[in-house]
Amino acid sequence: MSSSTAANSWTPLLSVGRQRSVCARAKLSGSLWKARRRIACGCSAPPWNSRNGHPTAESSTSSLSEKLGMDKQGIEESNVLIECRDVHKSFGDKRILEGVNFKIRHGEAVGIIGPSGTGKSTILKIMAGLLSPDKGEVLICGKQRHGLVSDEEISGLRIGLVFQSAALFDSLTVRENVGFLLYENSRMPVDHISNLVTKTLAAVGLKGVEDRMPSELSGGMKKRVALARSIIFDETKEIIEPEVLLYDEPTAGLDPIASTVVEDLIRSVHSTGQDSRGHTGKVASYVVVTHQHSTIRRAVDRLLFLYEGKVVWEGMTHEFNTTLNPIVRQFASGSLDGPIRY
Ligand SMILES: Nc1ncnc2c1ncn2[C@@H]1O[C@H](COP(=O)(O)OP(=O)(O)OP(=O)(O)O)[C@@H](O)[C@H]1O
Repeated sequence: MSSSTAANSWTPLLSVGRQRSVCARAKLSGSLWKARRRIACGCSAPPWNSRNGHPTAESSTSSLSEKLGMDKQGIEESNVLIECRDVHKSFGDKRILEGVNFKIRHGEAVGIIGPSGTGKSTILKIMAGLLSPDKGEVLICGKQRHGLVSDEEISGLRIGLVFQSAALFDSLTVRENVGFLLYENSRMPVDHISNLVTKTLAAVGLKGVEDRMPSELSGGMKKRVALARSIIFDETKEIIEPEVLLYDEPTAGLDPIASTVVEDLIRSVHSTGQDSRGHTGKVASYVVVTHQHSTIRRAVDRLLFLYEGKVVWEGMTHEFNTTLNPIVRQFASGSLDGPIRY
């Protein structure tokens, strides 16, 4: 992949301030410079898995608030990090999203599934602020976002997007790819960044690859490098922002064992409530778009099923194989018979 392709498909947190040689080598496009994702938010709440405000027939889990006898509605609302409300999106005369509604709460591990071409990547890009909806709203911690994410937006909630292609800069080494944001943005000394890159790579199971070029890595290694890039952070910052990571098919094209490694990495970064260096509270929630059953089972707790422009089913992961919803049943079984037509 060329660096310009990477620029279009990877959206690191960037500053337009200091530009070092890494940037020059990557020949970054203007759009990349604008693709900063710092969004105002003051949300902070203990992690839990709770349900969307839209009822589903198959919910069996009782929320923490119910167990504690607290005001469920109020607490759930304060936990919402991202909400898509009646989101519509067309490309030309092709209508892709036609009224998508869901909420992502603090602490959730959510999967978005559905047939190919149904708009899963599109909704991720809308959540990340790379695409704007034609109609409807995206609320970040209750505040409506207008248009695309820009450099002017205030720090608060980091929304990271890890694309299915891994989208590394071909002309940069692994070290430069992983440390990219820090080399560009941070006040950390270069050797400090280098050490942090090494530690973060070790956290995703990669050692001794810092000086390799992306072309020298396997597909699974590239995905892990992309994952390392998404979890590295600036140690000099006093406040660690809550972060939502969005993964677009992180296990696509990987063998079953490599998939398991990536699934467990995604889960562990989140479930321990720690980043790669053991600091707490970094990855607040994540959303995974996937077709892989293993990823559904292993990496997420709640599922949203997108079909014909809408969320047609949502439920906990264990309900995926038992639901009577005919669309989900057909999808889960891979049958040619059913409401989904190709
Ligand atoms: N920038 C764009 N311009 C025109 N059409 C687009 C654009 N982005 C996506 N599309 C179209 O929108 C539809 C939905 O694409 P999207 O990638 O969101 O689907 P998906 O559900 O993620 O698919 P898959 O599971 O195959 O990855 C597709 O028909 C795609 O061709």
